Amino acid sequence: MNLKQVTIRRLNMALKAPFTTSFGTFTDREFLIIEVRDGDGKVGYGESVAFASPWYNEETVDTNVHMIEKFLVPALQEKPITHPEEVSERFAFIRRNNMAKSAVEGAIWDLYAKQQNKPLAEVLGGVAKQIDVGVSIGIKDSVEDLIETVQSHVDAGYKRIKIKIKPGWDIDVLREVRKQFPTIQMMGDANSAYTLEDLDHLKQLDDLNLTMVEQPLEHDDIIDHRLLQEAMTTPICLDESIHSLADAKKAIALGSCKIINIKIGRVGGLTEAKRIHDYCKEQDIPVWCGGMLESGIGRAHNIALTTLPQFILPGDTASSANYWHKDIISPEVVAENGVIQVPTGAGIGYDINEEALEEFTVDRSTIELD
Ligand SMILES: O=C(O)CCC(=O)C1=CC=C[C@@H](O)[C@@H]1C(=O)O
Ligand SMILES: [Mg+2]
Repeated sequence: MNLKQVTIRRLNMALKAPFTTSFGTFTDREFLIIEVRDGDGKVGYGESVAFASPWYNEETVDTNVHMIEKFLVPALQEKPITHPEEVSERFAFIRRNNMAKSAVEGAIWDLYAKQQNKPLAEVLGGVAKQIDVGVSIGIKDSVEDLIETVQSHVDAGYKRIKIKIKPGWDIDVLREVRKQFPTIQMMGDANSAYTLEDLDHLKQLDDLNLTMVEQPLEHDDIIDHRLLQEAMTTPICLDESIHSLADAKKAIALGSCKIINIKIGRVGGLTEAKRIHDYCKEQDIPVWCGGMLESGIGRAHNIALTTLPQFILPGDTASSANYWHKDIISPEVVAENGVIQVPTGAGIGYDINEEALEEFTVDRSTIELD
């Protein structure tokens, strides 16, 4: 692939609206964009979804910079990369640090697709020409505020509404939303806010006709989720617990979930995400693509992955304008009536808005590969 240079950009983008989960509230997003250049000047782009603090997993923007500079780029320099599928194997000696790995690997996948002059979706084996998407709504200050937000997204045609829940903001709130919107595809995401002691409380979700409840229990649990799934009819979807194909196999074998949320960064990159997808297809487990408040570059990678056939449930990849005053890609991601047309251009299929990328870049470093 004639890789010549890696650039690490640290960006900060203000969110249009605060986003609150059971962990806390975000008003802006700090993240990394990785650029990988080849000898012909082609550039592949990847995005790390790590947050500034280690609340979602053990990684942060700062740990990512350290891992990329000190371990991942040197690993690329050991011997030439001829295909992006080699990258996850090259990084396998490093434990976890999946978001750092994913950002570099994703840039190499994008570059490879551009070298082949094919869409990233095509080189990944994708089949869909358009994808259905939903939207994720953070915890709001009042039920009225939530209902108003749900109404706006339903009016926009999003195919599924994901509502953040936590103790004290769950059953009654979801019951009110269900009363106002009896037919919408609706789910709750708990981000590990509950324990098995809440089992009887959580069983009340079964009356609300949810498509799933996402990650109700501990972030690294598979055993207790099995006990909870046995007690509930609502399908459990695992997010934070699934870091690899091995985790997915354990969760499916134990019956700990009936749905898996695949996030490229959480599992270490597109190659592992494909492996999980393929296994879930064999096991008849529906998957969807979760979001991590990405910029347009991460969003573009999510769109390409979502074209694979087992992505049968709407994911979190809503329009750029749902998050950002201005995105760093052109055109921006637009979901028309909850549907995104998969780009047909080479690689991620979106151009970079260079002016916006510069505007939001707060730091950068470049490493020559030879
Ligand atoms: O990008 C999106 O719109 C999804 C945002 C979202 O729901 C999440 C982002 C990051 C961590 C979590 O709070 C949550 C999730 O678990 O999916
Ligand atoms: Mg989640």
